[in-house]
Amino acid sequence: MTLEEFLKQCEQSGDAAYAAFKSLLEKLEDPKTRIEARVFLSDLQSRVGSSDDCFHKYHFRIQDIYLDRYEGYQGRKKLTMMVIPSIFMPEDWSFTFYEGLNRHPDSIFKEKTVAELGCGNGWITIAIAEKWLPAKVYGLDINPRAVKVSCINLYMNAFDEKGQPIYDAEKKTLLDRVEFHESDLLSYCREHDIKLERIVGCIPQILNPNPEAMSKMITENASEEFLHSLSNYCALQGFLEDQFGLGLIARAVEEGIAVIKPTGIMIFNMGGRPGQGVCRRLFERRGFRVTRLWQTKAGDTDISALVEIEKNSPHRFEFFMGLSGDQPICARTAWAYGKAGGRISHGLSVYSCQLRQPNQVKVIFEFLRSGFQEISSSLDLSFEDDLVADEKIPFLAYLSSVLKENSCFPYEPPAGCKRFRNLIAGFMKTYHHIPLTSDNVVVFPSRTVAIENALRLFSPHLAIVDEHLTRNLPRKWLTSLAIETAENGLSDDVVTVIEAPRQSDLMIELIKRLKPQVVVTGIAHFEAVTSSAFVQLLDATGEIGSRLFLDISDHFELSSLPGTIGVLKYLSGTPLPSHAAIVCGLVKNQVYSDLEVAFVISEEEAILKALSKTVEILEGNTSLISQYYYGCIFHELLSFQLTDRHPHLEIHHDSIENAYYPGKIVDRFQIDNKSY
Ligand SMILES: C[S@@+](CC[C@H](N)C(=O)[O-])C[C@H]1O[C@@H](n2cnc3c(N)ncnc32)[C@H](O)[C@@H]1O
Ligand code: MET
Repeated sequence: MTLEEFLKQCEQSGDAAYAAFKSLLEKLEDPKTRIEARVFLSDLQSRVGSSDDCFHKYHFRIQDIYLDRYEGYQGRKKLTMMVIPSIFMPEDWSFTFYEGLNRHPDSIFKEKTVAELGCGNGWITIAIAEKWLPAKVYGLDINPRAVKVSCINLYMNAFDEKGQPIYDAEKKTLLDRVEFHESDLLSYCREHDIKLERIVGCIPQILNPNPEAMSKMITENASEEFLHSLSNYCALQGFLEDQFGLGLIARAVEEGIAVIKPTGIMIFNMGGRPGQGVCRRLFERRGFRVTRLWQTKAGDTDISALVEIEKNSPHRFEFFMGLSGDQPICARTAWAYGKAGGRISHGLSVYSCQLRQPNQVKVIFEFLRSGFQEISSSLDLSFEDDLVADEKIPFLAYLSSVLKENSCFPYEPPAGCKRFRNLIAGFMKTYHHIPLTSDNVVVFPSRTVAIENALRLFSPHLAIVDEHLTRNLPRKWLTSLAIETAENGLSDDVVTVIEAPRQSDLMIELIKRLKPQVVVTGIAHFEAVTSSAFVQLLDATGEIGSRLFLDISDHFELSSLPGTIGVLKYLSGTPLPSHAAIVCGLVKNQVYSDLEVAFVISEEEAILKALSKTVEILEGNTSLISQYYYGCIFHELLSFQLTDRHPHLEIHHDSIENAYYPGKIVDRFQIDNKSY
């Protein structure tokens, strides 16, 4: 076909021009006809130029896009790109987006596997390949014509005007680095099991004012008008963010979470119409950290859909009068102002985001996808405090994996979840060097319940309980005056409790005088670091054949660098005598100040068995969710503990404050990760 014949066909209609270029693409794809076809394109460009006239007359335009205007420019000065009316014509949105990509502080695409969502005529995909030499860039678009035009643009830039290949610094051509595919967001990558390191996109953010339009089949034979509308409008996506027009981006982000590698980065160009906070929140509530790379203002498309949203909700969008205005006006006002000939604009920002705990967030979303989508609208993985995030996200991931595998919670023995008891034993072994197994541990809903059960188990005629621990015991145990007659034999269910101060010398004096059958006490702070108070209590109770329950809750830290507790230090070298048991209530998590679980440790099998019987008979099992919560904290602490690097885990007091909660583990994990 001659140039004139070609132009004649293009002149007929947009569809005819598309058909002409499609045949030309076939020639470009065939190495035998490629040179001739590429030269033909050059001739076409010089014959008709890039003017608006050409676009209107011949339904295409070939124009140069200058790359040397952008931050950190290197490599080719310009790319040559064609466009047809049924696809997106690069404008402010594209240029802001590309500028944003260039503003990223690192060379983020080098050797990476990248996807561009909504590649349009492909210029950004090609520019990424040209400037950063990625391993591969997939340019994806739902509009079949956009994909074909992108392919033509790929050949146009991979070969020079004479049809000769253009090699980059690594002796590769653009053909080696770029692929274009028809794809609804990331469906192509999902179907081909492609794992991405970068996902970038500038995709529509306004609901199509005509919802039926979006239910049409998307084929290359659809009307030009419909195909072009795919650049500016989207349909409802079933996400919370639909109410701001951001449903398509929300879906892109969630699809991205599934296919992105753990350290991957996503970059989106976002119209600031819903307000900065709403835009950021879309990412943050899905577990991302967000940085704004670049911001400009842009003019607008038909915003009537946003006016409709304002009608039905208290939300107000953010527009400006003119390009330089800074006083926001709502969509309704902007629409009216625009109709009356005024120019309106809105902010346009490029956001870069990265998952904070990628593997865990991926597990959470994988679970939600398996039939729990409705939960995702209330999902909030945004945390101001990193320590809270470091604790809650692993828990949600664990819960997700449990719920995904089991339709109901499993039955666990009354002594507590086996895994949880193993983790407690593991923590005691690793962090406090106390050789325990899960069989040494019985779990209770709280330390109060643990203490009450212990007292019920032994039904002592007289027990001495430290005054901090008596608060929740049955009143009648505290008010009975039966001490004198204790030896005369009272009915079995009466327990007499004497309150004692939490100070070992006073406690020991009372033990010696009153000879209780059971002693329950904590350790005063000033006595906690050494083991001498504990040893004296052991001796005093041992001598009179009394049981000792020692509560260490106030000193027990859920930390990667726990402070020294004298009792635990003692137990690392000496077995716990059979008349003694350790009680520990766990409350020091970051998130739920009232979520308690407790455990009792003993070396005596009979006591452990009897205690778990009391759970069965008296108080009921400990909620599995609470055990899972603390189980996760122990698991994290155990997973990231670096025993070989920190053989002496006992730390000096001045560092306790800085090393308090599990958040610290993550820092250490990251440091460690780098050296693997
Ligand atoms: C504003 S254009 C951006 C084009 C190009 N990146 C640029 O900046 O010039 C948005 C593109 O997203 C595409 N798009 C819309 N919905 C899509 C979807 N669900 N999946 C993939 N692409 C989509 C449109 O066809 C359009 O080409
Ligand atoms: N012009 C469209 C808008 O204002 C955007 C095109 S790029 C997604 O939403």
